[in-house]
Amino acid sequence: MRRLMIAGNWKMNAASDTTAAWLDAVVAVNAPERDLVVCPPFPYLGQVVAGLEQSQLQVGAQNCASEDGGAYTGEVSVAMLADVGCQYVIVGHSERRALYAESNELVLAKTRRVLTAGLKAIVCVGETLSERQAGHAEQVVGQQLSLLLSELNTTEWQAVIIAYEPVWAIGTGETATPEQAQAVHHFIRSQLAARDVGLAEATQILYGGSVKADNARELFSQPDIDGGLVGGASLDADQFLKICTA
Ligand SMILES: O=C(CO)COP(=O)(O)O
Repeated sequence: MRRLMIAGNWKMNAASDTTAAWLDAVVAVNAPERDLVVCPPFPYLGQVVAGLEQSQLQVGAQNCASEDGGAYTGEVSVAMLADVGCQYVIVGHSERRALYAESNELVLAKTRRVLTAGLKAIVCVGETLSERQAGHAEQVVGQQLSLLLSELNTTEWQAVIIAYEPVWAIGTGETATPEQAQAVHHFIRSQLAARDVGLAEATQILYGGSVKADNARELFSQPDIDGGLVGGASLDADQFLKICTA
C-alpha cells in the first residue's frame, strides 16, 4: 500500500513571526500513517527545521541548483539543502517552468542532483488551460515525464514523487474534479507501468491545485491520488492540519 503524502508549498510567502506561529500550531500533528512535509522559502528553512525537530513533519525546499557548487550567484545547491536538514526538494513546479524557463532537461538535471544527494524529489507536471481545452492534457504530461522515465534508473525512481498540478487549478480556486484528477493520475501511473509495474505500484502521485480542507478528502480517496501538494491553504496552520488529517 502506498502511503498518503501531504506537502505544503509556501511559495514566496513567509516572515519569521508568522513562521513561528505556524510552527507552534502544527508541531504536534499526529498522522503516523502519512508522510507530511512543508516547503518554506530558503531563508526560513533553518527556523522550520529547528521548530519541527520533535515533529512528524519533515522539511523540503522549493527549488535547487542543477550544479554542485561554485560561481553561480544566487543559486542554492542540494548539498546545502541537505546540510540544513531538508529531506525533500520540489523540482519543476509550473511557476518555475513558466517564469524561469525551466525545461524538461533542466528538471531532469535537478532531479538527478536531488537523488544523488540522497534526498527525495517531488517532480511537478501539469498542463495549462489551453492545452487541456485542446484535448492535450495527457500528451503534455506524458512529454514532461518522458525524459525522467527514460533516464532515471529504477533505484533512483524510488526517491521520486510525482505531483500532478494542472496549471489552471493553481491558485485559482478552481480545483480539478476528483474524476478529472483521477483520470490524469491513472494516465501517469500507466506511463510508469509501461516502464516497470512495480515502480507504478510504489510511486506516490500527489495532486496539486486549489486543495482545501473541504475538498481534500474526496480527492485523496481516488484510487490513484496519493495525497496533495498544497499551496495557499498550507499557509494557514488550521487548514493545513485539516488537510493533513483529511
Ligand atoms: O502550486 C501549488 C502547490 O505547489 C498549488 O497552489 P494552490 O494550492 O494555492 O492552488
